[in-house]
Amino acid sequence: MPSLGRLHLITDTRPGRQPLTVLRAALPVARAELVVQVRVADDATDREAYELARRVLALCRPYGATCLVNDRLHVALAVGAAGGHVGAEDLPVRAARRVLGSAAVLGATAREPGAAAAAVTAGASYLGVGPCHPTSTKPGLPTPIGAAGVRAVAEAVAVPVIAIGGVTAATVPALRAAGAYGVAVVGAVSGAADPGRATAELLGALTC
Ligand SMILES: Cc1ncc(COP(=O)(O)OP(=O)(O)O)c(N)n1
Ligand SMILES: Cc1nc(C(=O)O)sc1CCOP(=O)(O)O
Ligand SMILES: [Mg+2]
Repeated sequence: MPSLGRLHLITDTRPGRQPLTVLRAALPVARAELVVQVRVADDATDREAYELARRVLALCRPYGATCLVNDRLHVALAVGAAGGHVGAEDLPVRAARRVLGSAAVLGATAREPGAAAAAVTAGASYLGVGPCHPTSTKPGLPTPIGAAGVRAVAEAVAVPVIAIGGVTAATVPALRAAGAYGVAVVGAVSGAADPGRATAELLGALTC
């Protein structure tokens, strides 16, 4: 399996956002270092998720970027994505692994070391760990765990830890120092005036 990209861009499908325009700006900058996670609203139809994932995958392919699908593993399989991401309200990690197969990339959300170790034992190939910082992108999240929370998880597992939640280029160095392999963002790229430049800034922070 090729090594996992360090910058995970999660599609921003909130009203008024343009996920494909943002992706077209980010891809030439981050290329194979980019992992694009197709994430749609809970009330989006499977058909909508499928159409977005199909288009994202087509954009990713020429750059060697990785496409994952959040929650809806049947959509991941249907479009031929590299894998998926699951959390506490989705299929259990072991079941998700069974669905996707042994070669797929499978991410799992983990907020503390015990759950992280269990997710890895069940078949997760990376962990999404957060929320690191306050964020308005997703409501209802628990209190941010900060870089210290990321460190606690990173010390407990041997798979890549992807820090998520309110991550910006300015906060990347502390997260990397805490053991994060990479970061996942929505707003830092989607909300930027220049998404290509924001991508370059995040990548610069991740690779220095
Ligand atoms: C990289 C990454 N980390 C965490 C999440 C959150 O997943 P989940 O807890 O299942 O919440 P939803 O995204 O499904 O609302 C993620 N998607 N990606
Ligand atoms: C989808 C998601 N899951 C999170 C978690 O902590 O589980 S935080 C989050 C939203 C991340 O968006 P932004 O980069 O704009 O803060
Ligand atoms: Mg989920």
